[in-house]
Amino acid sequence: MRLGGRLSGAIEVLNDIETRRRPVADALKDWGLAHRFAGSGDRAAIGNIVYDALRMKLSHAYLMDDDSASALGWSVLLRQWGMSLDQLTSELDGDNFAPAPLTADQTAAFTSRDISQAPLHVQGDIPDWIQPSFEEAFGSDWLMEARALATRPTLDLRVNTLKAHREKVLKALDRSGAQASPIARFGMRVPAGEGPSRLPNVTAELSFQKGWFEVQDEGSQIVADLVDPREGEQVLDFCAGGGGKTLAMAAAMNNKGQVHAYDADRKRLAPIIERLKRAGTHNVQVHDSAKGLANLKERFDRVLVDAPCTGTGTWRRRPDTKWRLTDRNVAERTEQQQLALKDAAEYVRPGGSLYYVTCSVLPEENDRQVQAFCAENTGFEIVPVVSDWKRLFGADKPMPRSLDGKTVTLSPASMDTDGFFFCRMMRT
Ligand SMILES: C[S@@+](CC[C@H](N)C(=O)[O-])C[C@H]1O[C@@H](n2cnc3c(N)ncnc32)[C@H](O)[C@@H]1O
Repeated sequence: MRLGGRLSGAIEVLNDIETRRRPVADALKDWGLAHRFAGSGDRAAIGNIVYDALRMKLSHAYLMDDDSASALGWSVLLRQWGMSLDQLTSELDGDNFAPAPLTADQTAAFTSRDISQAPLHVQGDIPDWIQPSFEEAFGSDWLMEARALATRPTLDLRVNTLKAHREKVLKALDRSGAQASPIARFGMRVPAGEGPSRLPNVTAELSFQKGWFEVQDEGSQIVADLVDPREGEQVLDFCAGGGGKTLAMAAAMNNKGQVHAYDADRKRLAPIIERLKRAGTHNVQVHDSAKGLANLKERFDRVLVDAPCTGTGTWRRRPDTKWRLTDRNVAERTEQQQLALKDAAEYVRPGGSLYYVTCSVLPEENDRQVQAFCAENTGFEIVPVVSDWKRLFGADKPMPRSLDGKTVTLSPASMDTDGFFFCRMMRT
């Protein structure tokens, strides 16, 4: 397919997402099934246009003075793929599969409008109602942070130290362009591609099948590392989900001691069994019911609550969720977070630690949650992360953002990771 056909395909998918309110991955998959002649390179390019459009939907619509799928698609190629209007017009000229050219109104808007004149939330490509939360979280840097959340993410991997070391995996993946990560001790990173380029399918590699590494954002690796579980300890991953952090902690403990992985939702927990097997872990017990934990109250050295959240920190990877988020979702999540914290706290032994993590950057899900929890549960107090950070990652590494000097917030602009919040609370 030439560029015109790819752009038309992306416009069809964007229309499908908008009119039928479909998840991006489903819409892209269906398009692929209905257009079997499209090769993998075509499908990747179409996916890139679609995701790029969703990341910067508001600013594209502002500059085109039009929020149609067609306007967004054109704007992606002009603003994010580095093509000039003349270049693009001549590239699509004579291509029977190309979409209709820009209208005179769209061209006039695009060539005359200046993004610095747009409302600030449009410049940052975030919903207007969430701007105050960004201002509270990031102060005068909020616009820079919002913009960074609208860029393409890198592909991050974590070496499974139970089976391999970083040099060995980097060698096995030398075709992929992976390099050692900037901060995470066992991380590797494949740079975000540009334009139509495809990220390597690392899960098809033999080294992945052998369990040498996992796909995990560097921010997620860092927060799992900050829990800092030691060999021989008893650790509870209370919101284990598919087990991303369980696997990282089990490996950090070198298969010694016990990690108990629990999640209230059985379906989310299900993939963990296969993943644990591939990773060669022997120190994980999986619980799909809280009954299995009944005798373990006040027994754990460390309890991690990787809480259900709005996922605002993952907007680079899931840009469609940015536009679906409502203030009601935030309220629902904050309620679930308090509940999970309260339930999980019962398992911490005196002197042990409770860790609260989200992949959100909103203060209402982060600092305000741990402050509310500690105000109600006076047996817990927040422990500053600074010294653990320096010990684990090195004093030369940049310190992450912190609103109170104790908790930390990772973000794409400041740390080049997904957005994550981390707080350690000691049971006194
Ligand atoms: C952010 S996800 C966990 C991701 C996972 N830790 C990982 O690293 O892959 C949050 C999980 O919390 C679970 N959850 C929500 N409320 C819970 C509760 N009260 N008790 C236990 N799990 C809960 C959800 O089912 C969801 O799987």
